[in-house]
Amino acid sequence: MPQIIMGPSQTGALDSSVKKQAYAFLEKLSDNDALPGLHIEPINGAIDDRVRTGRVNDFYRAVLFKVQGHGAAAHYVYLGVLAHDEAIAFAKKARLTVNPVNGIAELIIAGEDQLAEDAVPPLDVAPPVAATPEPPRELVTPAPLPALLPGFGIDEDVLVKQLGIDEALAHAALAATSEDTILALADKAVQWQGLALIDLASGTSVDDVKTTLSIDQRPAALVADDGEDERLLAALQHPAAQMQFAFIEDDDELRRAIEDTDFAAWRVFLHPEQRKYATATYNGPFRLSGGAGTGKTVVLLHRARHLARQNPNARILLTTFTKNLADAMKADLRRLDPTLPLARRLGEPGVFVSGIDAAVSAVLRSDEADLALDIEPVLGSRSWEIFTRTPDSVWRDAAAAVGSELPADLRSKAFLISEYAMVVLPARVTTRDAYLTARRPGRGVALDRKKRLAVWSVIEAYRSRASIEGSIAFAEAGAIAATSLERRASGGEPRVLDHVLVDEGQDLNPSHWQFLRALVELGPNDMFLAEDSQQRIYGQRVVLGRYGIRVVGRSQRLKLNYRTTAQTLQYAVGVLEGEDFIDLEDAPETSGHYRSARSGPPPRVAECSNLSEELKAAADTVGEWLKSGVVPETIGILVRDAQQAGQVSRGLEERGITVRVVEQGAQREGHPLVMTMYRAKGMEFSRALIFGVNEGLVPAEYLLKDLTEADRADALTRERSLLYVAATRARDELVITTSGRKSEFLPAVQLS
Ligand SMILES: Nc1ncnc2c1ncn2[C@@H]1O[C@H](COP(=O)(O)OP(=O)(O)OP(=O)(O)O)[C@@H](O)[C@H]1O
Repeated sequence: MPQIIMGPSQTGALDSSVKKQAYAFLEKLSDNDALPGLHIEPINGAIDDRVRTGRVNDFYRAVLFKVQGHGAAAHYVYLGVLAHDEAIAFAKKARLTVNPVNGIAELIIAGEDQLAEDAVPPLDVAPPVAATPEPPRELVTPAPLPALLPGFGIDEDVLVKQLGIDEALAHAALAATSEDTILALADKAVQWQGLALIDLASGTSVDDVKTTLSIDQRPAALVADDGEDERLLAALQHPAAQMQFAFIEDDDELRRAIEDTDFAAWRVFLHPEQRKYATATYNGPFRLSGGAGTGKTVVLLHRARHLARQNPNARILLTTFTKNLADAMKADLRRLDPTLPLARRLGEPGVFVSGIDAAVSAVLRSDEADLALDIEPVLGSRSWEIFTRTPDSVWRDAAAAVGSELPADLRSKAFLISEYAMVVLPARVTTRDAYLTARRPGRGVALDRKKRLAVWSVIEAYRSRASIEGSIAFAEAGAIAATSLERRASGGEPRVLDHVLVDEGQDLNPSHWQFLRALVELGPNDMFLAEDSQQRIYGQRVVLGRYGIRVVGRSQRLKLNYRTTAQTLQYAVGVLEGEDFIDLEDAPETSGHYRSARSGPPPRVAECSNLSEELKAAADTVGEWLKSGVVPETIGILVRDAQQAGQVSRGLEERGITVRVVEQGAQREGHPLVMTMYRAKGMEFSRALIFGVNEGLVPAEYLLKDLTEADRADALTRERSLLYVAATRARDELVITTSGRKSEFLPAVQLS
């Protein structure tokens, strides 16, 4: 049966009936390409004699390449559906070739290549410097800027002979003096060539570019003299070609690719690096880091599918910190592959997708009979009946009972919660003596014996109160569940799972990690962890090695941002400037080589003098977006807290903009969405407006009171990360509004 290969789509917006017909056409084609109704025809005067068009209906034709190869069945590379005349004109100038240097398949459109005049912006020049007094105009000669790539030691030989970049493109790229020009060239280039240029322009070495794009991986068919079509088929399967060409496996996949109105490229076209991380076998825990929008979640989803397909009996957990994100991942996993078996219970075959605390609860429920056995080593002797969650406010009451023995900063809820989660629970400290000698790595504040005694009194008061109430905290639940799993494993029971996949790992606490570690046996593909230390907005910094998760030598970083434009990315990274980030392996994290291939308007900051003016600025911006046809629910208005969400929503409503405040699980259609920056984590919007980025709110002043120096520094880092998370939600455009004094976190960069 003929094989369909989805190529880079040339189709504009089609109405759903045409999409259905396109699917019907391809379905028939993949069944039998000799059917007369398909009208598969070559085109006279085409530059590539493999090109064909086929009849979708009286008005529309599909554009395809027929690649026969040695096999009985042909391959059809599908480029999309166009109106009849357009389809013929387009088909005449399309060419499918194999790059002679590296064997990657490339789609070239004659006359529309990267060097068409409108593709290249005017030569980059330094802005004229206005001297005082201004000299006559004709005397101001713009100073030429140095070319970017030669500055990194790149020349024509590297680009053309070593990498295989088109010669004319290479010349233009070598003359480019700014990243904007490189972006504009990349936009019109064959995709892998554009990405290679962007990488090089950000200082990535030639060897790294080759590895990242698998350019040194020559397809086998290139070596054997197998004929042109076989070479092309091998070239289409090159990892770099698979960013644009996907072999469709079955009719369901075909239907989704054609019919889904929100067909998302991530489901079929992976970057070679993403594909590698999704499918490789690792001999133990693997850590994937990467800035916001680099596709960490996409890799996790593909990896979950890959593992489940490899072994349909595999028991897989895909988890993350919040329930909202877990729900979103579940929905995306269904969209990726509706046939994938989702486990209904933790430990059943298939993929179980859930928030981490729900997974913990599932284990505790399965342990009910022996709960007392597992509570004791974690919390000491206490009531083992658990009815409810301990509210954080109990810390305040417990500290009050200890009185002035402790300085205010050590009595703060923030200090006590983190001391408990980072020191007491993971080390299973249940007695005063154990606490007096407990190791407290990374806690930032030293405690002498007297202070330790006082802190322990608070902890005892807290535990005693919780015991009376029959409540436990989330972090305690994680530690108890981990204890239960370890006890069962040491009693000879098999581990609950085969694979654990984690998103947003930077937000998890030590008990979570102990719990996850205890779910799977040490071994190949046991744990796959995605994280971005720059997006840690909950909890404390954790070092995995302390909790039995040894990643050593198995970590990689994704650097290409798929979501955000280069302009927004640069601005968002500016928010983090001056801050140091440490990853889960206790090593410094940098934003180096983090880049985007997309271009857009620079972010805009509207500084207003008061709230009413700011609401008007926000209403005007959102109003303009709506007027220009932006789909309402792809607009996100992000605020610092829930109270502000209500205020902004009412304020916008009064100014004629109806919005919806997002609460957990609510269906929101037809209106722009208002939500907290926390809630926006992991989400994305075509247009994002961050409201109220003011002194006192960002960072939130009330969170910084009475903290130890170390806790304050960490709280500030999290607040900065929160703004970074918010800024990186914007796909196409970012607007920030402020009133009164603007936040010190806003970078002082030139925005126009
Ligand atoms: N190979 C790809 N092709 C097309 N789009 C992609 C690809 N990989 C990722 N994307 C898109 O980029 C965006 C960001 O992806 P994803 O959410 O996986 O990134 P992330 O690293 O998890 O981001 P964050 O850390 O901000 O949550 C999504 O819209 C996703 O669909």
